[in-house]
Amino acid sequence: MDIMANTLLAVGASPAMVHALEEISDFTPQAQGLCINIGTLSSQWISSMKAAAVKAVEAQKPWVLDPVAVGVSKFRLEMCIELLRLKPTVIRGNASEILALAGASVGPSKGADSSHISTDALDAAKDLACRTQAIVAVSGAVDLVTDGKRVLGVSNGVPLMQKITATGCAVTALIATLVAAHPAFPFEATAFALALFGMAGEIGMEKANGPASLRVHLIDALYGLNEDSVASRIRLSWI
Ligand SMILES: Nc1ncnc2c1ncn2[C@@H]1O[C@H](COP(=O)(O)OP(=O)(O)O)[C@@H](O)[C@H]1O
Ligand SMILES: Cc1ncsc1CCOP(=O)(O)O
Ligand SMILES: [Mg+2]
Repeated sequence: MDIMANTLLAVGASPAMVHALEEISDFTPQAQGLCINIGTLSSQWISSMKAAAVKAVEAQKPWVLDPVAVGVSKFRLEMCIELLRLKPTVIRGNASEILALAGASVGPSKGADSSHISTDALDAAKDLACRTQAIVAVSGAVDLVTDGKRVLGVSNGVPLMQKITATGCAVTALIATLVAAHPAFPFEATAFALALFGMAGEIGMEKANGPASLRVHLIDALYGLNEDSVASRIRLSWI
């Protein structure tokens, strides 16, 4: 939650972490966008997550799902399948998560980390996007963004980002932010969020000595991004 919230503050958004069912009906309609992250899923949060998704859809606000470690347990998988019925605008996971979610399968895995590369999950991502009508993003060395037909690759980022916990969660929250700011363009906003986070990693890496200092410098770099640095660093390609 720390790196997620600080990522959003760095780009000028205003994050709030909300879990209690009692406040969902008041709070969700006030938010411009919603991010549901099942990282530390626990049974008492399930009704809050579902209620928040329903409220967001009612209020015509975009919501983004991060299916953290969905292939690890039936509990996570069943919860995600129920959440898919509540019409997420975007789903962002690593390759192992998108493969597990698209295939509705639980099996041996590396938990929250991926044991696949993003392109392993390309067909699964397209299939999931077609079935759910959501934009699906698969993160990795090359991030993939698809609406089921088009596939955009985002090549920004550095491998050490995988060694900081919750960089995936943070980029999902950044996707929710940019989609909330540009609700008519969820595909483009998702790709741009992945590119911004990746280029912040590249700039942060210039000063970092390891994962802990990269975490700090990545957030500083995100805060310092401007039009010139974005235009010179962005690496997008159709796949
Ligand atoms: N090998 C890599 N090279 C460059 N960027 C990477 C690499 N692996 C992950 N990233 C970036 O790190 C961020 C988190 O992605 P990832 O590690 O796949 O998510 P998760 O934490 O959910 O497993 C994304 O912005 C992604 O682009
Ligand atoms: C380690 C861990 N355990 C439960 S959630 C979490 C963080 C996962 O974050 P990410 O998907 O961004 O690696
Ligand atoms: Mg993740």
